[in-house]
Amino acid sequence: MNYLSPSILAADFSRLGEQLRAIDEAGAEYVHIDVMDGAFVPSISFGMPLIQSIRPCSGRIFDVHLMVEEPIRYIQEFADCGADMITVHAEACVHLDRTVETIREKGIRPAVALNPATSLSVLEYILPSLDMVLLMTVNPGFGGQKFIPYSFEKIRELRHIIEERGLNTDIEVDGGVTLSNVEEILKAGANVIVSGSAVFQGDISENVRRFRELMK
Ligand SMILES: O=C(CO)[C@@H](O)[C@H](O)COP(=O)(O)O
Repeated sequence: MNYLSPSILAADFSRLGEQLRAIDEAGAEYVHIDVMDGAFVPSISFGMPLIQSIRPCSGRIFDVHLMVEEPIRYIQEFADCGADMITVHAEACVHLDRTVETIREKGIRPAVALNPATSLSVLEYILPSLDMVLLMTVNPGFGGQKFIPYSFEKIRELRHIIEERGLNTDIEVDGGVTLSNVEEILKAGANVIVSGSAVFQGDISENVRRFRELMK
């Protein structure tokens, strides 16, 4: 099953409630929420108060991506404000296993993200504990960047590892995903698609409809 997770980083924050309803009505299954701390990544985005305030605007799955150093410090707070899934970066956690277990204990689906240049080998022992792996296909920190082409090989390799080990882990791809490359990304083995600019620029409902058509 394929899922679309529009990244609200590219939304118009002055009309966030309205835009959330538009992606919801057009059928996007998830809402991708990028939390940036200005330390793990250069930029600062938003945090718990925003998530809490938009929670009543959407019944969709809140897919919270923490681009934050040592996110274990904040898992309880993100659980309290309505996250359904929490993704942490392997590169940002000293104790990755403990962080993943803490997310699971709160009844939230855990995922681990890897930056483009991080090897899949860091997943070797943690993979069976995860619901999803997020492969960054741009360097994290900003929307509107170009998809890094070597990521196709990385997606294929991860899908191969997951199948070989008899697991059922979702592969989410994040960064530079457009209507022009989404089919190739799915073909490589991804099944959760994050897209910011290509959803929120222009006609949001039409963009979601076109993504979903290509993702059937
Ligand atoms: O996490 C990030 C950026 O760090 C992404 O979620 C972007 O927000 C995706 O935006 P587009 O590349 O689709 O514009």
